[in-house]
Amino acid sequence: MARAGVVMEVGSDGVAVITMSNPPVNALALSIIAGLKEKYMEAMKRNDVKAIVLTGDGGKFSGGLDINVFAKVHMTGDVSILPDDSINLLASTIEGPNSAITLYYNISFKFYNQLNFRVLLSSDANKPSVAAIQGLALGGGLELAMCCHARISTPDAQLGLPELTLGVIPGFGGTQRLPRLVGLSKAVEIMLLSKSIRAKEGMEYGLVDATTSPENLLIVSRRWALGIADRSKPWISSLKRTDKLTSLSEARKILHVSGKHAKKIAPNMPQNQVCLDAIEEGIVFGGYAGLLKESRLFKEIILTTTARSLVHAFFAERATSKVPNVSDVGLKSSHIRKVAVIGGGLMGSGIATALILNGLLVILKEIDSTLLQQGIKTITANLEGLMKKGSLTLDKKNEALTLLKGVLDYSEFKEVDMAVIEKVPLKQSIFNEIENICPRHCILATNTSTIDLNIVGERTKSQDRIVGAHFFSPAYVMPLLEIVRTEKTSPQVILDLMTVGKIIKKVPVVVGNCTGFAVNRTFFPYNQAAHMLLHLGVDLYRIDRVISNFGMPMGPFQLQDVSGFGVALAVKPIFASSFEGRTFETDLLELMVQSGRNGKANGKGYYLYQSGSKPKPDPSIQTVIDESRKRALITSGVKPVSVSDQEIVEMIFFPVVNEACRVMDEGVVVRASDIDVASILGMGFPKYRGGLVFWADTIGSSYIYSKLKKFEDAYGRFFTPSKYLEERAANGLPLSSANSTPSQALQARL
Ligand SMILES: C[C@H](O)CC(=O)SCCNC(=O)CCNC(=O)[C@H](O)C(C)(C)COP(=O)(O)OP(=O)(O)OC[C@H]1O[C@@H](n2cnc3c(N)ncnc32)[C@H](O)[C@@H]1OP(=O)(O)O
Repeated sequence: MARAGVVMEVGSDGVAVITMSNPPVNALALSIIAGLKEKYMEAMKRNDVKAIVLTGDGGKFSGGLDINVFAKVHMTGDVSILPDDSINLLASTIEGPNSAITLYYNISFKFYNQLNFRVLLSSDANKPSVAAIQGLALGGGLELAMCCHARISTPDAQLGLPELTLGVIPGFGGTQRLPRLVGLSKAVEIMLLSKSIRAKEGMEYGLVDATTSPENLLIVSRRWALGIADRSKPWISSLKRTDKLTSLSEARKILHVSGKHAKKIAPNMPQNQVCLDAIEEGIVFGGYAGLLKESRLFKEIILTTTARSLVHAFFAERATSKVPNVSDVGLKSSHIRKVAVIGGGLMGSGIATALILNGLLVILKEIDSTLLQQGIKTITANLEGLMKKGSLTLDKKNEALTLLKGVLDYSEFKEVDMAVIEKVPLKQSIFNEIENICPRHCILATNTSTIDLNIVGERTKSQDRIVGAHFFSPAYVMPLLEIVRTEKTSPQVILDLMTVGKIIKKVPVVVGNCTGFAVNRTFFPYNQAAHMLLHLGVDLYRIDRVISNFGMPMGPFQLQDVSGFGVALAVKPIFASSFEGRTFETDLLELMVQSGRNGKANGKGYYLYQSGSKPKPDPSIQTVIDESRKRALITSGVKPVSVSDQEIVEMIFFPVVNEACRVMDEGVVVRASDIDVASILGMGFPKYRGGLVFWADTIGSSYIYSKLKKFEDAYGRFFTPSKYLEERAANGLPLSSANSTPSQALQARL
């Protein structure tokens, strides 16, 4: 069944199998929900149906409610578009009267009238349902499964309620049924962390009743459903259960502690507390009251800026795989099996780690055995670090290491499908050396953050297969892969590198060739603006605090400490010559290094670092700052500028937005939302703000333009608004309007 829809087949055993189909993940579009209602009503009425099995087509149960519906709500502001089926379909038609009747016993009087109404409605649900789960059951998909009377699954199916990552809460009864099935603590953990678990783990917690192979899934589910119908198996309504719930006081304690923790680690995520409130309502007043509250809160939370931003980020991330003339011209990805990594330094070993972790064979090439051993040691240490964090088992680590081979010459390069050159000098000569050894189809990739790819490849005959693979450090952790193409890079090579990116679980964003490419170029004013503020007399620790409070993982000065000053010093002249007149230059970094400060690497930067404790401000830094201010001709006697926290955010981020405008204007990115994804995954821009350009559009182009003008008047050309920004401000247009606007993109999807 490939077309979207819901079908029902009634077998001679009296089991109606209802199958949802909406490729690729059987998302619950409004039409699917309507189809489910129709088939359920029919099954309930038919005399030849004794029990129901609910399943999904194409090896997947369901990826949850169709998120396009959220986007439509955001576009129109109309929450009535949302399906209101938590009670009518899930509680009444599928789960049945049992759950509603319970209310007579544990609900407060305030719901008495609604209760009678629901009991009346639920009279149709007189047959048991079993969910037959394969592949995944997420969000509304898992919620549908939880309102069935049992869940049979293949062992590796992925189960979870990731709604909070979209800025909403589970809205099909998840806040009520999950605690009743797995207990409150586990349910809170699964929901707040948006953690998906495998079905075999779900069985331990009581979420799944039995696991079986894909071949036997329908057989076992049919038998189970018939067993419930003839009462040889229990007929359990999840909403009715109380056996896994703790005492009220214990429950309140768990919810309170979880709320406090969530507020501390994610202060800008209102959905976390809202989710806990919905759970609490159900614990205090009963599951049905909880459903009502959940439904009401869902309709409120979906309209928040956080939900809008996170839904935008969801689609923006998926849009990166659609690259005109690459992904839409019928090309097929090549089979990439073996990759050569040339250079085993920090980046090379990080890239090799990412590759072997995901099953690719790696040939690590170094110039001598000492460096080679160091590279292998770093890769091993990377894997051990992951083991310590609990994200890798010993078996997986050993398995990964069997895929790694260290070499000192190019003899193995005859068979590689891709060669990645670490950020090393002499790139040109290395490309010349390997282009004749590697097979003709081999991708020649270089991990560089700034160097012009045209120059790297200019002396080779292989310019069509030269591409930039800009990884972010640590390469085996950071999720972004910036794929840099030149005008000569072939679409096949771009597609193949995108595929490798997906294999190693990165989000590949394809960008054009320019100094700094999309990410480093957009963000070069970030550090420079922080330096300008510092040289205008603003306290550096205050700047860091304000920017952290804005939602960045750390402030710009701490970030410089963590990255080390070497790269920043190396790229400084490159940016200065490429973007003449719009950089802010001081001697600060040079002075830092001269005073023995190399950043976190030697324990001394803008902060002092000691293992096991948080970075501490270093009062002795003031002499370095004073000297730098003096050299920048902002003498120490001058009164420091007075800026509000909001102005600090604006003076740091508006120049970044301004550069993003130039990046869009020059077509360095395919679409504005690619900058959103790159800023979130590459720079740690807060996802709940939707990404850099999305955030800027919530502020408005004319406001940003007017502020930059003001800053330009006061502090010079560093702040001069770009033409692109000026035009959009003049016409009252959003910055993202150059390419596909969110509404156009949505229209195309609906
Ligand atoms: C009332 C309820 O409580 C509310 C809800 O249910 S909210 C929805 C909850 N569900 C989710 O958050 C799941 C979101 N989806 C995902 O995490 C991942 O897509 C997945 C794990 C299902 C699959 O991942 P993966 O295999 O890498 O494929 P991925 O590229 O992400 O998705 C494939 C396609 O399915 C689409 N898709 C996935 N889940 C979707 C959903 N719930 N709604 C609409 N489209 C969805 C993606 O947009 C993408 O479309 P495209 O090919 O046109 O770009």
